[in-house]
Amino acid sequence: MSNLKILILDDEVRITEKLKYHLDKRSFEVYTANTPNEGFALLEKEKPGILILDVILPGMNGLDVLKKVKEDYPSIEVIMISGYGDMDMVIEAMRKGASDFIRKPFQVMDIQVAVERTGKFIALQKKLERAEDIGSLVSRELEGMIEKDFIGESDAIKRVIKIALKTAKDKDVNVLVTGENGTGKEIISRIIHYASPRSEQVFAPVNSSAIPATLLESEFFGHVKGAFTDARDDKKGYFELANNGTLFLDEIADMPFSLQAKLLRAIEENKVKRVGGNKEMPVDVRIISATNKNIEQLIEEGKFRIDLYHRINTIEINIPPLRQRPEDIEPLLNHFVDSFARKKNMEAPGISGDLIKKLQGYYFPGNVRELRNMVERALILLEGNELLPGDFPLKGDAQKESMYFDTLDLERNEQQLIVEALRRCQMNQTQAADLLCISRDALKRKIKKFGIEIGKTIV
Ligand SMILES: Nc1ncnc2c1ncn2[C@@H]1O[C@H](COP(=O)(O)OP(=O)(O)OP(=O)(O)O)[C@@H](O)[C@H]1O
Repeated sequence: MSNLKILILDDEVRITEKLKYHLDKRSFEVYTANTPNEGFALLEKEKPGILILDVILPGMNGLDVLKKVKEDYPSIEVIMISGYGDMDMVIEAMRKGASDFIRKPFQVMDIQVAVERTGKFIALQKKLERAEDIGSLVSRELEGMIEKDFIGESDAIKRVIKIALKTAKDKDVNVLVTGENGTGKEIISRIIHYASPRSEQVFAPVNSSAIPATLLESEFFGHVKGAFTDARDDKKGYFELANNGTLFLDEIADMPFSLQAKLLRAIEENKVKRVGGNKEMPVDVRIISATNKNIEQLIEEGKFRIDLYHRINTIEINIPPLRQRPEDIEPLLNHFVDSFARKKNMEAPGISGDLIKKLQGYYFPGNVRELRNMVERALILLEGNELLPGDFPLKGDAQKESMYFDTLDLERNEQQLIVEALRRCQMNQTQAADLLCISRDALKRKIKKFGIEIGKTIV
């Protein structure tokens, strides 16, 4: 606690000298003043950490000095010295922000204890401030990283990042990420985890469709030795392994119905029971689930439990397919070209404008993953120093029409057709209505019904 600056302001020279003598010996840097004016001059010049202030001073009441000090130098801690029995004054001083008080007559040890206590408090405050600074630096850096890694300039992607970062802050809220294959559901889930207070703990990705049905329960909840033939030892399940962290349930819609009830119970009660065991283990995990399926339809078909759905989708984040955000193609293309070129130790080739146009008109059934794979292939085969449309052969009919349907869901396809028609007509609604063989009013109604945004982008 050495090097802490202390100013003693008391009209009695005898007291200021005695205290200075005592505190100097303890390696504090001590200044003394016997009038408020002297005191203010030293406050301004030395900016001490602690002011020891007598309540009775010539020319200005100690309480008024305290008030002014707290206004002008709020970080200075003030220890008041008061006359015996002056309780009202003590209360008033504490209200005005004094951190401690000592009654006259006092021993120098009383002052020393008060100074040390206040010094510890100042050190703690500094530590907290530093931690806050570091925390905000980390989050700023993290946001920068996220924008670098999760590429996209469309309003839709900016919105996804914004919701993900907001959601991350609440460490317990369960999130459902929806979107077609390859849209980046897993990356956004990792972003939520690493931007959350759970970031120091595990992010445990689990794809239940990859686990044999007979093992599902023991994989999720663990088992005790002897619970079944192969259970030779006690084993922790995913919930216990992800304790304090995040459990990422990929392809949640494929979870067998029988396991859904057990999963629901674990999420609701924050407890799991190992297979064959009878002890309930408390667990603290955030669940992030992902699906490319329409869960509401599965609920109607009796394949997914509605109560589980409500548990897992406190926040739902939908990542739109790449074809609905053509303005993300160019930044993604640049990103993948740069990163693969770096990996392959080659100079990044140029990208022709025609190639960008070609890709912006493509349906991208495999979304961003497909684009990434295309870039990798093109860079391996590249001979010149510019990527051209011919370096990116597109899949069959999709190349000609840039549309095909992977579902026979009439509404989804209707919406898709409208988006496609608008895109082909550069958002001109009259032309798009002609193309769709409907009236302009009918098109307007449908745009409203599906919530299609018309502007520079469609999301
Ligand atoms: N916005 C993006 N910026 C950069 N890379 C992306 C983006 N979106 C997706 N990717 C890349 O695309 C690939 C697929 O992403 P990811 O695995 O997160 O998708 P997914 O939606 O979880 O896919 P699936 O449903 O098939 O599991 C990854 O290599 C990822 O790095």
